Amino acid sequence: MIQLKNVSKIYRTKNGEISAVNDVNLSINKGEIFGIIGYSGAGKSTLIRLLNGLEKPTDGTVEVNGQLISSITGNKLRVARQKISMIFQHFNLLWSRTVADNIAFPLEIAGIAKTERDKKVKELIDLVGLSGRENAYPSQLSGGQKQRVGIARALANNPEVLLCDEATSALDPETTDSILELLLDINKRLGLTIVLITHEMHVIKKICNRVAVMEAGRVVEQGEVLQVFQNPQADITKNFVHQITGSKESQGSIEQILINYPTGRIVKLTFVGQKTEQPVISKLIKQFNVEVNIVHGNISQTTSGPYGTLLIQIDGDAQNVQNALAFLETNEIQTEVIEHA
Ligand SMILES: Nc1ncnc2c1ncn2[C@@H]1O[C@H](COP(=O)(O)OP(=O)(O)OP(=O)(O)O)[C@@H](O)[C@H]1O
Repeated sequence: MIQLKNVSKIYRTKNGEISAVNDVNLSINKGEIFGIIGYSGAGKSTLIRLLNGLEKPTDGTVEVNGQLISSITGNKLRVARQKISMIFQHFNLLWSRTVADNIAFPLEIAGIAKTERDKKVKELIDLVGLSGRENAYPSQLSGGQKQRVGIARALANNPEVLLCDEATSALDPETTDSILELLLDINKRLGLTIVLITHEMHVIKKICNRVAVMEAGRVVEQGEVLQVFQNPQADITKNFVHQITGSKESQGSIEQILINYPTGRIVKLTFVGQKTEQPVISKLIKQFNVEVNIVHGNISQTTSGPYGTLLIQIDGDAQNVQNALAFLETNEIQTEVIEHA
């Protein structure tokens, strides 16, 4: 559905050249939810603007929905862009128009007749859960409701692709989750391809199938969300994964345990999918006659299944501890023995 080939974008400013996007290659499938994560300045916004033709690449090609967005201009680009919608961090609603009139706006521009427009607006209001608020003005809505209007408006022209630019960054955690669930629901019901940019791993974890990690204009890592969680390669990806697992916060507890319990081994177990449901710890204690202290534990749900980490201390006879570690390895649970720093 979306192909980026060797895409670079250089901004030429008074103070010199800024390489915002550097040799990016991405392939996004029809119907998937693809996340692009990076810190501020990584080049995410530039990348998303390249996807809807608001920016042209300095090098490379951008293809969306069968159209070479990076080359087409004028009316051809305008028509192509009707199938590529966008929602924004600050909603970008028209403050003097009601909810219904905001949603009707793109339909008016597309020249849709009033009766058909009203029917479509009603459908969209139902879809995003805003029935009863048709005549409210944006200033009378909560942040989550405003984003629901943004989503309904973005869906008015039956797009093939929805681009989400930090769409939940201005919302509290609960509202964020309700908007993410709405996006997931829309993706399933309409088969819409969704590309979102964010600096929060929670957003990626909650709804994305695949993720690309951006740093200084480059994609430094990409893959299935669960795989990236289980085995992050780049340092920046490890930092993002820590946002979810909280394992950074547990560093103090590890140090403390290493001091308090100088014997045995501290082990970090990473479970993915079905493996999170196995009674591994009880097997460990029963079969190997070792003591197990739980230092820190965490399980997260992703669209592809659960993902969890557990930090434990295994103590006992040296051979038994060794056998227990070997057992964990054969269980296909990722095992990392944590040594003294
Ligand atoms: N129109 C522009 N002209 C000049 N430089 C720009 C322009 N837009 C972005 N940049 C620069 O390109 C780099 C990437 O910016 P971009 O906004 O794409 O990153 P980002 O990851 O979206 O960060 P943020 O979340 O802060 O917007 C930054 O150094 C930024 O200053």
